[in-house]
Amino acid sequence: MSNSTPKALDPHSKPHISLQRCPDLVLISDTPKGRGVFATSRIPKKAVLDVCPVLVLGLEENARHIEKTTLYHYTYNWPVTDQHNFKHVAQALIFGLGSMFNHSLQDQNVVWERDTEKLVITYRAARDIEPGEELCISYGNHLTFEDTDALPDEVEEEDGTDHLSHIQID
Ligand SMILES: C[S@@+](CC[C@H](N)C(=O)[O-])C[C@H]1O[C@@H](n2cnc3c(N)ncnc32)[C@H](O)[C@@H]1O
Repeated sequence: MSNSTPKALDPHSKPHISLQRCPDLVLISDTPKGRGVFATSRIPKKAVLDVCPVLVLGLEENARHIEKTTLYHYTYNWPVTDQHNFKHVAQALIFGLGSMFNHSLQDQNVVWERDTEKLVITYRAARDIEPGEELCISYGNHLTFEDTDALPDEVEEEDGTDHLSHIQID
């Protein structure tokens, strides 16, 4: 075994993104929505829940490959500008808890903010969250699954044209 110390650098000497995850969260596997994130203690409004790195997918890569896989259900809108200055909506994979927040329109208690330069999304409590509550974002109105939280008058008539290849979190 070598006695030399592993190479280290002063992390503050480099441009960096501070990471933060609220410790009062658990992942529960067997909910009607699959896995979901729940609070174990009271979480105050505006508290940071997670800072999640993002992987932006190429437009063609997404259409040719990702949309045909399970990852289709884990991609989110991400605005990009191409070399001609045209704006597009690409898809992005979100690492960390960002991909585990389920959807609820009426019980949304999580808000998020994109940083398109640093490629992270920060999730915060939209209001005070009580122990035992599920943490939910809104995916928008065009869902690719049956919403277990939907009130009867929220169920939309499906004619197939509303299906999007991504989760809409705008
Ligand atoms: C980004 S994943 C969220 C984590 C997911 N529950 C899991 O177990 O990996 C999105 C998927 O969660 C499920 N989901 C999220 N919100 C839901 C809801 N309100 N009703 C039913 N299923 C939901 C759907 O299967 C959807 O495709």
